[in-house]
Order: sequence, then C-alpha cells, then structure tokens
Amino acid sequence: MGVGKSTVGGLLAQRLGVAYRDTDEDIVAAEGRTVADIFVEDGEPAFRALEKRAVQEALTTHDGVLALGGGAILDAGTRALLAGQRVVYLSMDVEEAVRRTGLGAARPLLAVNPRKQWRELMEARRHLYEEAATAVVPTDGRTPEEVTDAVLDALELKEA
Ligand SMILES: Nc1ncnc2c1ncn2[C@@H]1O[C@H](COP(=O)(O)OP(=O)(O)O)[C@@H](O)[C@H]1O
Ligand SMILES: O=C(O)C1=C[C@@H](OP(=O)(O)O)[C@@H](O)[C@H](O)C1
Ligand SMILES: [Mg+2]
Repeated sequence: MGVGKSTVGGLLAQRLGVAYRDTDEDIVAAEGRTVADIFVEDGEPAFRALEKRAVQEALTTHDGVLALGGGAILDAGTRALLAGQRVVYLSMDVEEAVRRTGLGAARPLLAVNPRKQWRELMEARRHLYEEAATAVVPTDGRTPEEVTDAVLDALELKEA
C-alpha cells in the first residue's frame, strides 16, 4: 500500500505506449462507492471477491499495464490468475510507506496506527509478493520516473 503501483503503473503504460488500468478504480467505478465505503459497509472478504472479479475481467479484456491493490495477493483465486503474467513487486521500507500513505482515510487498513498496521500486513504478505513476482523493484529513495526506469530494465522491455 502506497508503494506507487498506481503512479508507476500509469507512467509505465505511457512509456510503453500501452493502456493502463487499476483494479481499485475499476471496482469503484462498478460499485459507485469508494474503497473505504466498501470495506466499512461490506467487509474485507466482500472487497476481495470484487477484487478477484476485477482482476479476472481486466486480464481478459485489457492488454497493457494493470495496477492491483496491495491486498489482492491475499486471495488464492487472484494468485492463480496472476500465474503466467509478468508481475512486478514494488518494495519499500516502513518509513517510506508512512510518508507516502500519510494518515488519510483512503486506505482503511492503515487508518489506525499506520506504522504498526503496515508492518503486520507486510509480515503476512511479503512471502506472497515474492512468490508471485517475476521481478522485484526497490523504490526507496527513487522518484516514480526512476522506479519506472527500473521496472523497464527488470522486465527487459523497451520504450515505445
Ligand atoms: N517513488 C515515489 N517517491 C515518492 N512518492 C511516491 C512514489 N511513488 C508514489 N508516490 C506517492 O505515494 C503515494 C501513493 O502512491 P500510489 O501510486 O497511490 O501507491 P499504491 O497504488 O501502491 O498504493 C502518492 O501520493 C504518490 O504520489
Ligand atoms: O493492501 C490492501 O489491502 C489495500 C490496498 C489498496 O490499494 P493500494 O495498494 O493501491 O493502496 C486498496 O485496494 C485497499 O485499501 C486495500
Ligand atoms: Mg493503488
């Protein structure tokens, strides 16, 4: 969460000359509610089910860069959908995470004690990110443009 998937995803798509989509945006558009409202009204399992559907839909109808939400990896069905795709894991340390996400309410899972919550989420998720990734790109101390360069390098892709 907050590592720059949406920001770098958009830049990467521009650099490659392909389309960009973000499953959080697809879910919000389809539901007509914010991510935070879906979490509060329906709960996290319901959000994960919507997210799995959004990933499946995007992988079948969209050809380009797709940014996922940070928790998508928790769903076994979503993980299965990612097998065979190029998957980039953008990493950062906790202090960088707190700087990037701030204390806003947009990310409900970090709303209370973000530093502790982020550490716990990463302990539960890190191995899943590492398993799914075909490339790992550290983002600490790098601008979004520099991260995008590093992703292009890691995937051995050339600009359009
Ligand atoms: N490399 C970076 N350096 C500094 N700030 C960044 C970087 N990448 C993204 N940000 C900022 O961090 C915040 C979270 O970025 P976002 O792309 O929404 O992350 P994610 O989609 O992974 O949650 C935004 O305010 C964004 O401008
Ligand atoms: O990590 C998570 O569980 C979440 C990450 C968010 O997306 P970003 O990773 O783009 O912030 C969003 O899907 C939701 O708030 C839950
Ligand atoms: Mg995002």
